[in-house]
Parts: sequence; structure tokens; C-alpha cells
Amino acid sequence: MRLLLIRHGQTPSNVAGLLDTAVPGPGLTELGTRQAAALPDRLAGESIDELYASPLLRTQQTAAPLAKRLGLPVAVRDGVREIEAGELAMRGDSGSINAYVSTVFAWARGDVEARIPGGESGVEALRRFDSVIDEIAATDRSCAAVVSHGAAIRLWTASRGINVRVDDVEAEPLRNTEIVVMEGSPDGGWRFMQRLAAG
Ligand SMILES: O=C(O)[C@H](O)COP(=O)(O)O
Repeated sequence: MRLLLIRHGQTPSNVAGLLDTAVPGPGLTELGTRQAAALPDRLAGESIDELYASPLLRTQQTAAPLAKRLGLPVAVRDGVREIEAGELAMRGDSGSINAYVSTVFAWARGDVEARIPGGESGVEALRRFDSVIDEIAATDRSCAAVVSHGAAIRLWTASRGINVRVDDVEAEPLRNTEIVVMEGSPDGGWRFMQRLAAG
């Protein structure tokens, strides 16, 4: 099946460069709202038959225009929320951001027992994201859109994409409403197809 993994639109914490991962978190900025409004047209060529979002306000606000256009409900799943920042929450200094990002990519390279101080391990973060993807794949639909978060999407695609190099994912941040397209199945594996830039 085809997965469209969409990072939410811009938030005030994104503008400020903060590690803001708590639930429910901030809503979208004006730009973020415009980015969300642009998604239905950007994805008009896709035959999306299921729509998922994390419990955070920013993903649900991003999913809303797409849900309206498609006439689909938004299924909220805790498993696709952002990687918890733990003791690094709401920090914006480069040391904290580097500690967060480097732990996430250490997980993608196999060190899944490492833990963000006060936060999750890679085992825990991947287990919850995997469980949602497995649930989606079990529906036997052809295409699902999942509105999630930058670190969570990069972790999952770097860890589960059979044709993906972790270095490439680490080198390329995911911008607001940028989309990672993956195809495959839990049994056969997931292949990275393309990134759809936010424009
Ligand atoms: O990486 C970050 O900046 C924070 O964890 C928040 O990510 P998000 O904006 O994709 O939720």
C-alpha cells in the first residue's frame, strides 16, 4: 500500500526553534494554516482512502482541510505523535537540539535502547509508530495519509525504509507540510518513493 507521511503545518514553536512535543501543543500559525489549506490541492492526484493524525492540535488542524475535501474522518492515533523531548522540552539551544536529533538517528542506526533524558527509548518510539502503520496496512486499503511530526516521520522512514540511507534522512530536515511517500507492507518491507516538497 501507499503511505503519505505528512509533517504538520508551521507552529509558533517551529518559528522559535523549540523542542515542543507535549500534548496538545500549539496550534498553527497563519502560514501553517495556509499550508494546511493547500494540502487538498497538492494531493488531488492521490486516491486517499484513510486519514490519520496524532493527538496534537497541530496535526489535527493540518488534517482538517484534507478531511473536509475527501469527506473522510480523521482517525487520531497516539502512536504517531512526536518523539518526546523529555528533559529537553521547550529548549531551543543547539546543544539540546543536537542531543535530541542525534539520539533519534542513533535509534535509526540500531542503538534503540538509547533514551532521551526523561523521554522515550527507540524501542518505545518505534513500537508505537509501527503499531499504527501495521493497523493501517491491515485495513487492506490502497492509500493512507498520516499527519505526524518531523522527528517521528524521519525516524520511522530511516528505520523501516529498506532502500533508505540513514545519513540521507539525517541530512535533510522535513519542512512543514512536506510529505514522505512510502510504499510496501509490514511483511515485504517499506520502500521510500519520493518527497513531495511543500512548495
Ligand atoms: O523537532 C522538533 O522541532 C520538535 O520535536 C517538534 O517537531 P514537530 O514540529 O514536527 O512536531
